Amino acid sequence: MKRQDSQQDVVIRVRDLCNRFGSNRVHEHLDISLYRREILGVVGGSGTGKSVLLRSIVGLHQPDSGAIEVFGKELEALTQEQRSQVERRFGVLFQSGALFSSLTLQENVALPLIEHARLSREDAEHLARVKLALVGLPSHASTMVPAQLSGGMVKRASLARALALDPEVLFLDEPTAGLDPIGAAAFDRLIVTLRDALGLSVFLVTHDLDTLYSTCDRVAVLSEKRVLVAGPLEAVEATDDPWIRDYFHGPRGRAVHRAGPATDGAFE
Ligand SMILES: Nc1ncnc2c1ncn2[C@@H]1O[C@H](COP(=O)(O)OP(=O)(O)OP(=O)(O)O)[C@@H](O)[C@H]1O
Repeated sequence: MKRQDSQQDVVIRVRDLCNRFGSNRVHEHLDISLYRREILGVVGGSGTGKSVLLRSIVGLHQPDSGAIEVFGKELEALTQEQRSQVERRFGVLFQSGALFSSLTLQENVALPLIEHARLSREDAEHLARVKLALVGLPSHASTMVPAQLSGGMVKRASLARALALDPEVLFLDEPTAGLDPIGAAAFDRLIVTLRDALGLSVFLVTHDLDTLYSTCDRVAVLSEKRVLVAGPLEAVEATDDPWIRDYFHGPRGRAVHRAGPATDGAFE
């Protein structure tokens, strides 16, 4: 994807972020930016603080220090009401999916619409069915509860809920974890399609090399408590660092290279 690194194109700018839990220093002087309409893959070894970074940006974790600028506004300078307005422009898909197990898919997706957009239940559920179709779920799934569905369908439903309020930025925490390779490839394609169709900017935390190669415009590698390198995949792959070498050029990395780009396949 072609883009200019101008101030205007930056939707999220994190500067000098520090996070620690007791003596565990997770981030020290971490910098990262997300550009408009890009899919940014955030990778790093287990415990390098990918989820804490995501949670810091979406307002679920209060950083120890540093600046987080969203849509040109410094979060710390905003009132609670202004912050809520900014957060309404985010959609978040957590690893667990976090759907209510006793509610149908359309009731799950309708919840944020009733709560935040103040729609009637009937209108909210109608719009929820549109969102469920948008993520590729068949219409009969709308009235099912999560336990009646496959893992891939539950992921899609969780994505529909993240998209309920028409966000501009989508945060995905390991979206393909637990999916079989065909389901994961289909989900990867869905993310790219939605970015293209809805003009989303996507912050994608993943361990999945296939996802990186098939979806991401840029990749940021977290290591040594900061972003070690961020850029197009070819530039990141070529970085001289032991973790990057093992990750991109180890057996799994080589397998992805051999396989080439993901091909089409039915989901689930
Ligand atoms: N609420 C918390 N209290 C104490 N420590 C925490 C808390 N949340 C995260 N941590 C610690 O912060 C570090 C980073 O955690 P985080 O979940 O962000 O890592 P991660 O890179 O997402 O890991 P993984 O790839 O395994 O999901 C870990 O050492 C973790 O134990």
